[in-house]
Amino acid sequence: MVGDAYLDRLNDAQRAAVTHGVVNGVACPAAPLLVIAGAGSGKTNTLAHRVAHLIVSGADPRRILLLTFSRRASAEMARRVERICGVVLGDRAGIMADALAWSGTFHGIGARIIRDYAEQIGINPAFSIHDREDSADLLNLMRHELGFSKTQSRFPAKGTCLAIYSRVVNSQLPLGDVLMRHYPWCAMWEDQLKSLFSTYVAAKQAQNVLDYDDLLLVWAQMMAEPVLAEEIGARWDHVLVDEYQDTNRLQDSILHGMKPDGRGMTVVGDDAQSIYAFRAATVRNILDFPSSFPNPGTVVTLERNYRSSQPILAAANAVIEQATERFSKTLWTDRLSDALPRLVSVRDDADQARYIVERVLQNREEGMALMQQAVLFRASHHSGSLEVELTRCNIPFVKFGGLKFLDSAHVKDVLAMLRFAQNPRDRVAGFRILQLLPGVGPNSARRVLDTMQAAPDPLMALADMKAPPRAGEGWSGFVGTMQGLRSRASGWPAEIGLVRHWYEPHLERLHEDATMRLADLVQLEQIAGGYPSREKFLTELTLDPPDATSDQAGVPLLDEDYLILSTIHSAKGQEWRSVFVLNAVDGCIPSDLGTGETEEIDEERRLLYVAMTRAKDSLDIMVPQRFYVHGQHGMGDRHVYAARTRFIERAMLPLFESMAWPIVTPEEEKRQDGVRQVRIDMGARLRGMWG
Ligand SMILES: Nc1ncnc2c1ncn2[C@@H]1O[C@H](COP(=O)(O)OP(=O)(O)OP(=O)(O)O)[C@@H](O)[C@H]1O
Repeated sequence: MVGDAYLDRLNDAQRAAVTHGVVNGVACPAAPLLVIAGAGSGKTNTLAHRVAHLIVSGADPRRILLLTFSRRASAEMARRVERICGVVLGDRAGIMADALAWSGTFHGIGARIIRDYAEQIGINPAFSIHDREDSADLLNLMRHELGFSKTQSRFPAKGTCLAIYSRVVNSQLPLGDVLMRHYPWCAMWEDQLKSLFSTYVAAKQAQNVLDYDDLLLVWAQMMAEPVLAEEIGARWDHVLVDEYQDTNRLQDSILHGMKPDGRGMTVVGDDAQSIYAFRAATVRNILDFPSSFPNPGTVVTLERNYRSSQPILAAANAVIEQATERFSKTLWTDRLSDALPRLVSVRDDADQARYIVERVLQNREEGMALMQQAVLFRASHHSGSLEVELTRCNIPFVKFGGLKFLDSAHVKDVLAMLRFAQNPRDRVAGFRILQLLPGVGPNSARRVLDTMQAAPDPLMALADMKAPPRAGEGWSGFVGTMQGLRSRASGWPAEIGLVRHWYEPHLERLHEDATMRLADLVQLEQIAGGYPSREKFLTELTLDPPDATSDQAGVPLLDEDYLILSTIHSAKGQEWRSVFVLNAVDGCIPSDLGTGETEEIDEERRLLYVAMTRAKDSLDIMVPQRFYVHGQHGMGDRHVYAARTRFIERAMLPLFESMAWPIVTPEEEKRQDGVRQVRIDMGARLRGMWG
């Protein structure tokens, strides 16, 4: 057709997906279409072309519903659609793209629909929407009101209650099932949780608020009503869904409710990249899509990868091939290269960080900007050592997914305690610490600090001081710890353990995700061990903090160059020339949490796959021989000897260049041998001192 030259830029499979349902240049709502788009196969590009092509072929943009995973993705899609339409429509493209008014996330669109139909469904259209934090606070209030916070054994914290509630809503499973499968340690509270949730729902209704999950739940409930479902479904001729592999049951029921026969529906996704099960997403949605309508859907598979070099792709393919259930597709590329992905064995976390710094700088020397390189990890706290090493070497970085390690509140708290012990006149540190204590507010804190300030020996004054009026039992623990730090009896780095011990109950009280944060503190202790003294540790970190304006830590100015640090989850949809994957060992990938059922293991495998497929030219998978774990199951903190992740099996090793780092030169080896040959009978020497 004249004017659709943009189609020439697509490969055959992409073009088939883009033109599906367009007959003789006219767009019609056609049979449901599933586009299985492998990593780097141009999924975003294809979806944007499809929307543009539908518009150019006469579809009314106001009657297109485009559902994306994030607001950013939706804006990006609109921009691309306008650009592609521009080729054909010229100036009119802007008007058409603007008319694409129903483009957004499921939650965003849900809110609009609910407002439109509010009166009909007995909701006050002036409802307000609670974000996760508001919801957790409200749940907490209900939890207190019902007296659950005072129970003998610990009732789940507000964050856990919200997670359970959300999982029940999104997975559409009974509470008992969700508890048994995902929160077995809360199963004993089933009855109380049920009444908590029903009180919570009543409170939301009384206050005229909807929470995040309600936006989907109410929409889904509306779609269960055939008359409403038909009316709402009829508002759109085309419904397109991106990242379909990360949708949950509720979202799926909304789609099926609106388009029971699937006509006009397009979903795009990659089952191999489904990594959001913890938010109740289910890979079954995509696996079952073609057979979920009265007439089977059309499936188009995009298998040509434009991103990664052939050796990187071969390794990633090998990893995903072991998945138990998936649409069969094998990605290919014509981007030939001799560089195999590296499997780098290092001694520990510290060497892992040093290796990455060395390699990142080397890449930069060779012309690869920092921004074209990324370090990916399973959990936010895995990058602790690396962040310190990067800071030491003046390499700017931006971290996505989780706060920067040294900027997070709990790490700051522990550092503030150490600093306060180090310099009891440091009011900033003191103010922060004192207010952590229950019953100590800004006024009492100020009085304590004033008294300390006036005394010749402030810590002594603290020990002698009467506890502030409302300070509870936390006071004596605090004073005791400060005295312990003052006496320096335990020595460095044990002192930081002392602080952690004191801080742990506060951490649990203050933060719902205490376990994750505790892991950060253990990490901090590890880092501290690398410094000879408390003073040195604090000075180095203070003089050269990772980010001077930590509170506003955001993306630096665009003209600055910086390295990307990201959790694998936050790396979704992105690509870099060089990618490093941290801690590719059992216990990290798969994480401890994920070592259970096959489904969970498969999800962890897909995470590694997502990480690997972000790389264009260079991929380094790091395998530390030992790493530090925070004690679970009463085993205490310990170094564990790590095994290479089970997802890279022995048979796959030829796909990698295996190397050990640091590379020991023959001279060094000789020197080390020399050191090893010195033999001292220390026992005899010590005995000899007295005999
Ligand atoms: N037909 C094409 N010709 C050349 N390059 C293409 C084509 N289609 C896509 N690309 C390029 O391939 C790369 C990957 O595209 P895109 O980011 O859309 O992939 P994706 O399928 O969304 O990836 P993932 O699912 O792994 O995040 C981009 O750099 C894009 O410009």
